[in-house]
Amino acid sequence: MKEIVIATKNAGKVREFAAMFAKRGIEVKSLLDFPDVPDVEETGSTFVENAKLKAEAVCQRLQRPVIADDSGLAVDALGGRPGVHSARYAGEDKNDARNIAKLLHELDGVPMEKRTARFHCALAVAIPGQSTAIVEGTCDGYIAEAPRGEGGFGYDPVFYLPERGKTMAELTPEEKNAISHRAKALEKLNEQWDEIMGEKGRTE
Ligand SMILES: O=c1[nH]c(=O)c2ncn([C@@H]3O[C@H](COP(=O)(O)OP(=O)(O)OP(=O)(O)O)[C@@H](O)[C@H]3O)c2[nH]1
Ligand SMILES: [Mg+2]
Repeated sequence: MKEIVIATKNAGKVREFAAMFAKRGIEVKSLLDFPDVPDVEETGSTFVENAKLKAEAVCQRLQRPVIADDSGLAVDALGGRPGVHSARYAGEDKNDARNIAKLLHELDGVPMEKRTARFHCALAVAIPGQSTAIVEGTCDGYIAEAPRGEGGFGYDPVFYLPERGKTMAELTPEEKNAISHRAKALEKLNEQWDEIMGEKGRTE
């Protein structure tokens, strides 16, 4: 396989997938390269359901192998919110800075030891004529009291990794791509690659 489509318009995800697939010599295309593909409504109640919805709709449309990523942040003190609503937490128009401001406001006064959180990533792999495969990854951390760092995207500036003494946004792209929820899901996909991709993995 020389090329794979990631069913996303999120440029941050595209960057990370491109870096991670480059190691396999596979070029990443995204929905930014296929502007005619309509948006898929994320009506599922779990990351897995939404990843499947996105992968299957885009695979159906393009008739080629497609990976979709549904991901987000679950904060324990907020009963798992923002969860599947992470992208649009502060409103329909998707704004990382406003999402972070809302999250910090909701956690106002919550002490550090109770600010535990976890990033989730579900990847769905849809291939024409096959059943959809799912892999998942998570990454544990804490929600910092103020944003720090310029890297990554989304909530990375407030996702604090105690073992590194840094937020996810203070890591280099290589460091993030070695430990993130997305990296862990991709590691699992890598382990199952031949089984999931079958002939497609070897010949296309
Ligand atoms: O700090 C972060 N570091 C990450 O590594 C990360 N991964 C996901 N997220 C958050 O979760 C939403 C996903 O929602 P989501 O899976 O629906 O994606 P999206 O709507 O942005 O794009 P698409 O793939 O659906 O087109 C994103 O927008 C972010 O807010 C992250 N935040
Ligand atoms: Mg989305």
